[in-house]
Amino acid sequence: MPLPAKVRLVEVGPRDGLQNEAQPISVADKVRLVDDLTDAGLSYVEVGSFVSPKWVPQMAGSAEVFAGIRQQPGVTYAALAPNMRGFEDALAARVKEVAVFAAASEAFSQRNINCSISESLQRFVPIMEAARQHGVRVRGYVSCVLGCPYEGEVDAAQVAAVARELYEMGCYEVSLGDTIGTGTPGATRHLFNVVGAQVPRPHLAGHFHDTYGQALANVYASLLEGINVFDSSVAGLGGCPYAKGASGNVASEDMVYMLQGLGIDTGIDLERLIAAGQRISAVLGRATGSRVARARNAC
Ligand SMILES: CC(C)(COP(=O)([O-])OP(=O)([O-])OC[C@H]1O[C@@H](n2cnc3c(N)ncnc32)[C@H](O)[C@@H]1OP(=O)([O-])[O-])[C@@H](O)C(=O)NCCC(=O)NCCSC(=O)C[C@@](C)(O)CC(=O)[O-]
Repeated sequence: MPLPAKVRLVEVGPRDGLQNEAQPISVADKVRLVDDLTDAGLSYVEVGSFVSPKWVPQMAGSAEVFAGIRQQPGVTYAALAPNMRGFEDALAARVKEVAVFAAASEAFSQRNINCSISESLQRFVPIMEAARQHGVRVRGYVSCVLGCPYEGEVDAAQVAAVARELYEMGCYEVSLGDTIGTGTPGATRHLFNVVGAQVPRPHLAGHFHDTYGQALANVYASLLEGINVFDSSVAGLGGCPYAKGASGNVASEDMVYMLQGLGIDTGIDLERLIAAGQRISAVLGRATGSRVARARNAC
């Protein structure tokens, strides 16, 4: 397939990136990060999660973060909601878009949200119904699409079945998560071929972690399969609390650099994005995970 002229980036740094941090990060620092990202031109930012603070303590202040950000027109500010309690909390925080998250592996589903895949899908049904009533858009995630930390290999047909259920229940887009970053470009192409037969490709997105250094290659493989929405994380922040050893998402800066090199428009100002990544890396007290930012800083 020819490369797309445009790609939409879903910035997941403030949520997927920060959820794994053990050190406290203030609401002010989170707000500043979200505002920096939208100032850099990101049109979609996942701001936080309405999940149990016992399970993911770092996301406890998500309502305050939503209250503090400078919401810009044309930008989507989203949050994760695993159940009706999370959806209602999101609604109270005036969130206009939520994401529900399922997994392609039973063991990961149990560890992440304490229920089976089928129970999780049933939990999402009332969320979809309430979301329709309140005009809230719902995005879906499937985790462990190219490998599971507990079960190993995951069948693409199983990913397709879960993705299809999410799509059919009303998720306008389903993001396929390579949670532990074990996927390679051939496996990624195979995955999108199998899932693309069940869910139209314009409704699929790629979510690649860089644990094995394959993320950008997997993005490129996905582009060749007609996928043009990708999740990424500024400064390569992150990991998953329920996938030990998983490193961050592909860095947003590296994505933008590669896409610009391919002549693909993202609408993002790379220099401002690098500055946003530098600021949050300083807050966290460590070097950025973006190779592009590191190279630019060395110049
Ligand atoms: C789903 C639950 C809540 C089930 O957790 P549970 O313990 O089975 O829930 P429960 O219904 O039995 O309730 C237990 C307690 O939690 C409370 N509770 C119940 N729901 C909520 C809520 N929404 N917000 C706040 N509190 C909540 C509830 O009120 C109760 O409080 P208590 O009576 O004990 O004081 C829990 O497992 C959970 O929060 N899991 C979240 C895990 C998570 O956030 N993981 C990271 C995101 S997924 C990810 O990163 C992957 C992704 C998307 O990026 C893609 C990829 O890379 O793969």
